[in-house]
Amino acid sequence: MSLLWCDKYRPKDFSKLDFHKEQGSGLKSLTKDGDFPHLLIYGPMGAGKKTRIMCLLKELYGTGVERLRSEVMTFTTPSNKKLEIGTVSSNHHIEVNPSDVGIYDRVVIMNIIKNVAQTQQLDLSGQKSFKVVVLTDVDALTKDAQHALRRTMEKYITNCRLILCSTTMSRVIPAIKSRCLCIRIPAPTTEQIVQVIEKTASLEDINFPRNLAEKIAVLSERNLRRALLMSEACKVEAEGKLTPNQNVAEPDWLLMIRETARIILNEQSIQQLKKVRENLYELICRGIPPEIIFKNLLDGLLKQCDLGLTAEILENAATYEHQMVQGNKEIFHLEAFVAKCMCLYQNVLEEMKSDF
Ligand SMILES: Nc1ncnc2c1ncn2[C@@H]1O[C@H](COP(=O)(O)OP(=O)(O)OP(=O)(O)O)[C@@H](O)[C@H]1O
Repeated sequence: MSLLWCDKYRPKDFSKLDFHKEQGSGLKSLTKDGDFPHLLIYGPMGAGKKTRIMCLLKELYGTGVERLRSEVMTFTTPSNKKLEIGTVSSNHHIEVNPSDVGIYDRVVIMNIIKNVAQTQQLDLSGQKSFKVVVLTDVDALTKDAQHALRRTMEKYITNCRLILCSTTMSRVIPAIKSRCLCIRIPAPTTEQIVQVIEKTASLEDINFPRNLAEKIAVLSERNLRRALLMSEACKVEAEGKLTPNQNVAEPDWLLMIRETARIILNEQSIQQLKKVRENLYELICRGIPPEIIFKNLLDGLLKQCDLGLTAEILENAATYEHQMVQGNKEIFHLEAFVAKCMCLYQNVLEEMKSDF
């Protein structure tokens, strides 16, 4: 099976990182001290958090962490409900996304950490005495699960360390932040993305025009994974003959968000609101993070709205996005924002009509 570029060329140790090298050596030095702390690694999507976590694990345990197996684990909730969750693990670590089981995330956290902490490392020569639990999407955990996580991380600190991965810090409770060493991984600059695309292309023995790489770097919004996926898609589309002015296909979810913005401004009615709701549900079901939907919807509205409503739309976006981040049901806040924008737009249109 041939791997996608973004997986095939993922740097496997700190010396191979193409950017944030200084930060990489700082992280490496953490593994040299006897006292490895719990870590909270955060930063935008596609910035390289997972890559650095794998480099850290390799530094701690050697190549053993690359022998991965996927397993489905089963847990039972206090109300006797069976939960199944996918995990990826090696002999030294386990990675899981507890928010995959929704509101039962607390059960997964408590059981996984307990299981890991109760098993000892087999060979202690040259390796650490603790195992590592990597929890992804920590910002999506319920508050209940985060409080359980805080208690569990204190209880099992001798046998187990946590590496938490998150895109934002705002949803992580202060009690977790204060027990971890928090490390921010900034998004690569567009120039750094261009360099990675060029390097990847040369490894693939392809001549990648610089103009095209620059265009992709801008369209990717500094998300390196997205940039590499777009570059590979361009190569497939061009059948090997890439040109500087080649069209870069945008993902269909992005086109759908733009279309949703158009629907909002086209007509303001209950029917249109229903259509928008269908689109929003579809985007959420496809796994597009609500923050990304919000950002791109706002972008689409600002670009397409010609009635001088920028300040009002921005003010409301800030309010509803804040509420969305604090709350649980994202769809409510997205819809409330859409309804508010429709009202604003309709009011201005009516004012204009009455002026005539
Ligand atoms: N220093 C680097 N040099 C070259 N490529 C890199 C580097 N860091 C990351 N990448 C590439 O960028 C892509 C995204 O990295 P990674 O999966 O680590 O990001 P992430 O921040 O964990 O993303 P997400 O939050 O979306 O899961 C990977 O495909 C990886 O190959």
